[in-house]
Amino acid sequence: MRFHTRKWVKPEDLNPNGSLFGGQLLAWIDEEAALYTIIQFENSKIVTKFISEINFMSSAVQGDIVELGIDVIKFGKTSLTLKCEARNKMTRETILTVDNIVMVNLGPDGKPAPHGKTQIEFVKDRL
Ligand SMILES: CC(=O)SCCNC(=O)CCNC(=O)[C@H](O)C(C)(C)COP(=O)(O)OP(=O)(O)OC[C@H]1O[C@@H](n2cnc3c(N)ncnc32)[C@H](O)[C@@H]1OP(=O)(O)O
Repeated sequence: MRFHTRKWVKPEDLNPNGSLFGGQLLAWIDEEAALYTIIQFENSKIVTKFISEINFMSSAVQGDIVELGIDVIKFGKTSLTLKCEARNKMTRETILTVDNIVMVNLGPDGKPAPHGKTQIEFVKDRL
């Protein structure tokens, strides 16, 4: 799994108990999955279709650095299935895992469209 993004837990990211708000972490993960998919599909018109069980395993507090990792489970015809982990950058403790996030490629009409991709591509190899 590659950890692409780091987030610094700020006061506005906390819940009333003073730990990282789960909804904030899910928003970060959804954006991470969307960006990953846009880069893979070379198309910015994509949507999140499905997110499987979410396992919150530990918490984070203000000042922690959280890193977000993404891995590809499979390339479908119009979809890409990802898995995700959020962990504490300094301790490597897992904060959350999501086993399946299904992202769908859309055509100009807003309907699912084949993306034509079968494997992970790296932008540097396209240049
Ligand atoms: C990044 C964001 O924040 S996006 C905002 C939040 N997301 C949204 O608003 C999406 C709203 N949903 C939609 O617009 C529609 O449901 C669509 C366009 C995503 C899909 O429409 P559908 O009629 O379900 O499309 P369709 O049945 O062709 O499925 C498309 C792909 O999704 C997969 N899929 C559909 N439903 C599911 C599901 N419940 N679980 C897993 N995969 C699914 C299909 O297997 C298919 O993949 P494949 O072509 O690789 O085999």
